[in-house]
Amino acid sequence: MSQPITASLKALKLHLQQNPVDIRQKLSSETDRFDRFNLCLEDMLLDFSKCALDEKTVALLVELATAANVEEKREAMFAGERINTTEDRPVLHVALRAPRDANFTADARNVMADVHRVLDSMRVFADGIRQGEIKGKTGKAFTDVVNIGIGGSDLGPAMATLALAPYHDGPRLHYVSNVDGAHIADTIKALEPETTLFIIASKTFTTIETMTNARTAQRWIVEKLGQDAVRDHFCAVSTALDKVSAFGIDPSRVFGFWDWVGGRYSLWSAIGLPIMIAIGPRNFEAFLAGGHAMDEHFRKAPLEKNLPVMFALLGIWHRLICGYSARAVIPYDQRLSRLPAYLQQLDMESNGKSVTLDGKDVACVSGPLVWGEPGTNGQHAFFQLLHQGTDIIPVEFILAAKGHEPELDEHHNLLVANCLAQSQALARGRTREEAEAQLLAKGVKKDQAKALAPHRVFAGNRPSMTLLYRQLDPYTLGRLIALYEHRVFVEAQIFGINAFDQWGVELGKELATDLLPIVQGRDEGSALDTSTKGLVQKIRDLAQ
Ligand SMILES: O=P(O)(O)OC[C@H]1O[C@](O)(CO)[C@@H](O)[C@@H]1O
Repeated sequence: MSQPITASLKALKLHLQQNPVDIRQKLSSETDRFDRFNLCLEDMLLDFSKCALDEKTVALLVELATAANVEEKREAMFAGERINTTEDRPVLHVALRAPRDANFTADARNVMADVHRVLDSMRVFADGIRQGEIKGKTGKAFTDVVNIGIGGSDLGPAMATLALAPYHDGPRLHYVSNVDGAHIADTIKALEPETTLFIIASKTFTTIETMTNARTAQRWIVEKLGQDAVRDHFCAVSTALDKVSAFGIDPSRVFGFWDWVGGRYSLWSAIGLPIMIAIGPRNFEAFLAGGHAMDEHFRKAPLEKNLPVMFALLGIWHRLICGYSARAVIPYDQRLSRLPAYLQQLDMESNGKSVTLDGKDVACVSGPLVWGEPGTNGQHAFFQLLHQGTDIIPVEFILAAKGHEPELDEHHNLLVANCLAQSQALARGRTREEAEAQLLAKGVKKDQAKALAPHRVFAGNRPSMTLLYRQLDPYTLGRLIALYEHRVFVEAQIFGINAFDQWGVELGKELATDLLPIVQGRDEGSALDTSTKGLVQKIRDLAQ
């Protein structure tokens, strides 16, 4: 870790020690606190007034970003430098959502013509499917589209398709990812082969889950409609065009993308084809425009007014200075129910590392545990721990001011009231005196109230942020996703790690390949460790 970063972190820790902030007390004494601790971009607002910090904290955090050369690193990414050093690749997912006349270069070549050539071909294909001009082998329009992919070839499209349900006006979308046969079996059971199109989405076109599911889908179509139906009922999204061709997919139905697009950053590329089929090209373009708007803001806004930078610095404050090991993402929006899962890959596959860019052990902890579920459901599941548990877990609430069902406004009012109440309860808590007084006011006897009070105390002083916007439309979803992408990038610069490789997924894959013949009974596996050997034997016994 560089000396400036070390010094900056030290100053932040000292500031925390010397100036501990009591959120509860600040919220009641500082009536202008909301105005002082929020950031806006258009209708999007990040309220961080319920975090335990003051203006000096913010100033020191901005100094940390400067010490970490965040602006220079950001420019290197946008300039197409090979910042993914272990794979020797540029990182240019920002180009995927840029306008046709933009200039992003990879290997000294402007990539925008390629990007928009693919986008144009996606648009023609999606319109053909949506308007019933592109049909199945028996001449029927497609009513169902099944995306087969995993990780970044699934989580992003699946999350965005659900998030933008109010904008669906095309075929029904289904997502199959797990190699567990249940996933594809339960999906195709409800479908008609004649009206089903499969998208095989895989950057590498080698991922065992995706290829296994793809072959099963292919068998299903061939059995029902004949070998020559594959051409009509399959298309592919990949960078590995040779492997796609070997699988038997017609080249005219292959949508490519490039090595400078990381899997978990790829939903803006042809990996987003299922989203475009579901919501139409115009809405998909609005989604891209939202991402681009956030890119422009990230690129131009001064650090202290920069939403992704400040969002990252607050994450660093909680992770490196306050010492919180996890963060909870709680969208108060049922249609964002897959957002936490998507962010788990985006954040934890990017920053879950312990080696720095120059190959040394990290000098600090790195990416936090990211988890979450939508509110209000979380309140009936794990909020107990958030309020009264022994661990403090910063919460990121995500909330739209407007829902999509005006006739159900009362529902939305309840959603909003609960979201605000939870962040208020986390901050304010309830003292023992308040707990006892409340019990007495309910007629509980004094000695019983004294005995019960400790159980009803809320420590409070638990930090949360609230990300607010007008309504979850394609443009806003684009801004939201790009905001989180850039937040991960900025945190990585401070951790000093490469956010864009994922070597940690390799060992499990290698061991699974070695174990497969043993599980299949083709190899005794004499060299297995005692645990795996015992489990393999028990599985054989139970499966008899
Ligand atoms: O799109 P592919 O190449 O099938 O990879 C799927 C996923 O597997 C990983 O390589 C490892 O989880 C992810 O980074 C990627 O999104």
